[in-house]
Amino acid sequence: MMPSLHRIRPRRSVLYLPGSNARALEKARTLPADGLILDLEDAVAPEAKETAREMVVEAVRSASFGHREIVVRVNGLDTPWGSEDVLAMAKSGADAVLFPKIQSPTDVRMAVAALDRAGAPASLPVWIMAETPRSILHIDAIAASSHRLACIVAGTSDLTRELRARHTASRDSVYTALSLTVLAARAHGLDVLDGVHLDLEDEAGFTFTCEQGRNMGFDGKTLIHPKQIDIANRAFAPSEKELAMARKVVEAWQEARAAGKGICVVDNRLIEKLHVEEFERLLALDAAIGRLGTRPAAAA
Ligand SMILES: CC(C)(COP(=O)(O)OP(=O)(O)OC[C@H]1O[C@@H](n2cnc3c(N)ncnc32)[C@H](O)[C@@H]1OP(=O)(O)O)[C@@H](O)C(=O)NCCC(=O)NCCSC(=O)C[C@H](O)C(=O)O
Ligand SMILES: [Mg+2]
Repeated sequence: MMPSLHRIRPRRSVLYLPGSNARALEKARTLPADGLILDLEDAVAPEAKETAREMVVEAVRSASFGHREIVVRVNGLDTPWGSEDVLAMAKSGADAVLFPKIQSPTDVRMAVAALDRAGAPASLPVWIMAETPRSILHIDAIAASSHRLACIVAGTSDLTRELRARHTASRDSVYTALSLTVLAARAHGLDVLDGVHLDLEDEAGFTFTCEQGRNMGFDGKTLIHPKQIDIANRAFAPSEKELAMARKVVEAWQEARAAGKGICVVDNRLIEKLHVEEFERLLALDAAIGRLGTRPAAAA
């Protein structure tokens, strides 16, 4: 399913921060991330849940995060905090609400119903975490379950734990699950973000997983530290080489169509309409990144 080009929103880098961390909430306003996930779930200790909720509502209401997309991850509706979180976030002005540990289409419908009961605008997008074995086994039905769904976020930490698998450099233990998640997202016109890389000192490994995620089709990566933003911004943006080819292809295609042809050849490569559409998407993504003003130096 091809997204409409005018709807493209860069989500190369989406940074988690604990909702209870005042310094991180402040710092995030200055970082070149495309999006921020203000977390009320796993990054917040049980005794700090209420305070974190208040801090996040205040931060979101301040509307001081500029171009960054603001997503709040609430606690699960089966926890003591989930319903209050939804109530607090429904009218906060957040760009989306992220529900963790979604396991079935029913879970999605319950999340949407909770937002509706809380008086959230009908247009408020819902994001979900795919991070349990059941969520992966039901991911196609989950992705199809509500028109409010906008984005699926892979939760590779929870998934690895639940599988009793190991974190490996090649991510072979979660590769199938990640592929299924991308397939389901694309089948239903949703965006999809890759999971986090936990080793903050492993720049080479992080760069590898960004490239791997980009090659698989992810729109971007979820991050846990500001030092990961630039690498993700570069990996998930179209490269200069791709952009140069895209410009050539679009021009050659216009000439081919004017001559009544349905195919053309650019740099020894056969080009059909389907290729043109993907190159047009890359150009539109690059233009959207340009408007944000966060093009990484090497790709400028
Ligand atoms: C991992 C951290 C706890 C490290 O924090 P810290 O020790 O403060 O790091 P630094 O001293 O290196 O920080 C340098 C400056 O950057 C700011 N900072 C650090 N992290 C963030 C952040 N995430 N957002 C914004 N700003 C950040 C520090 O304040 C320093 O600023 P300055 O004062 O100017 O020097 C920390 O990085 C952290 O808490 N990370 C996020 C953890 C988190 O949210 N985890 C939950 C999400 S991951 C998950 O749950 C995945 C999923 O569900 C799954 O199952 O896979
Ligand atoms: Mg998780």
